Amino acid sequence: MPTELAPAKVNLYLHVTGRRADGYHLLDSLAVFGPAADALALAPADDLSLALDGPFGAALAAEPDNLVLRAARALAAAVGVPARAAMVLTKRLPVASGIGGGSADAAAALRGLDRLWGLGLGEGRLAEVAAPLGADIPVCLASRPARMQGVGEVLLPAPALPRCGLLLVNPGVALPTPAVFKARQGGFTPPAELPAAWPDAAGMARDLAGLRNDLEPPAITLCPVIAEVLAALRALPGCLLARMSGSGATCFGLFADAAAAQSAARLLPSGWWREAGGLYGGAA
Ligand SMILES: C[C@](O)(CO)[C@H](O)COP(=O)(O)OP(=O)(O)OC[C@H]1O[C@@H](n2ccc(N)nc2=O)[C@H](O)[C@@H]1O
Ligand SMILES: Nc1ncnc2c1ncn2[C@@H]1O[C@H](COP(=O)(O)OP(=O)(O)OP(=O)(O)O)[C@@H](O)[C@H]1O
Repeated sequence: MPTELAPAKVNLYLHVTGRRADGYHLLDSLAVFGPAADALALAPADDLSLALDGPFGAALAAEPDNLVLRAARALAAAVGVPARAAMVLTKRLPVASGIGGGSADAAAALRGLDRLWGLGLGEGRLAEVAAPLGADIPVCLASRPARMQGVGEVLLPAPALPRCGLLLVNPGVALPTPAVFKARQGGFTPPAELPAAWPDAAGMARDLAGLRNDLEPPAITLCPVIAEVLAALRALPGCLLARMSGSGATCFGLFADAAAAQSAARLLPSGWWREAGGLYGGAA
């Protein structure tokens, strides 16, 4: 069966730059992808169905409105075709964890159905269908490093990224995105100034250290174990930077390469979900 990968989105920094009249927040964020991914298999069928498996499949079994099905129905309605496909989602990313799992799955569904239904819409038109379904879906469509602005729908080129390693760690507590935005206090942070390229991971970490994730303080208030995860990451050999991704609770450590991230992963306390490797589509 043709399969689409749905890699985790990691926000290397996230500045909340303002707030729209409808309550949505304006962001400036650098999103990268990897090293963990869900997978969505798609086959022709007479109706629309979704089966779940993988370590976090059970966590979504009671979800009445999986984002994959919502994306499929939205695409079918937008182009006026019947929504028909048999899909199997292998859920390896923790749910409600700040690494855009649901958005990556929805994006994988849009890419896979564009192919299965022979629509040939491509990224631009798919992004229009995607935007109302979730702020993170447009960036997940390409799954390429990108600078996100607006409420997530404005995608600008990312600086050229060096070889580096990422270690993702989640303490097993689901954190709903709206609650974290609601708990945020204080004003806004201006957009970052980024270079055109980072020659190495250490230089990238130095620049990122001057930036922040504005959702980290409110997320720690709601879920204090995030502070323990960050402290554990910072204590690992070779960790160049540790920060929370998105609205949490997943945090990432930045390393010189995939091998350094993978060896450090073995030193973390057991019981926390972790995945280590290089950037999706990048050098290891
Ligand atoms: C924090 C990020 O993960 C950064 O990549 C995303 O902006 C969140 O993306 P997402 O999970 O796809 O978010 P959505 O499903 O669109 O929105 C969930 C809720 O988060 C809040 N929200 C989300 C995105 C945004 N730019 N401003 C917001 O205030 C809103 O309360 C919204 O109702
Ligand atoms: N395929 C899916 N995978 C995960 N969550 C889904 C899915 N479909 C629907 N949902 C719902 O969406 C909510 C948010 O899930 P998701 O895992 O995308 O959050 P997140 O990782 O915090 O995302 P983000 O980083 O975009 O804020 C879940 O609590 C769940 O109820």
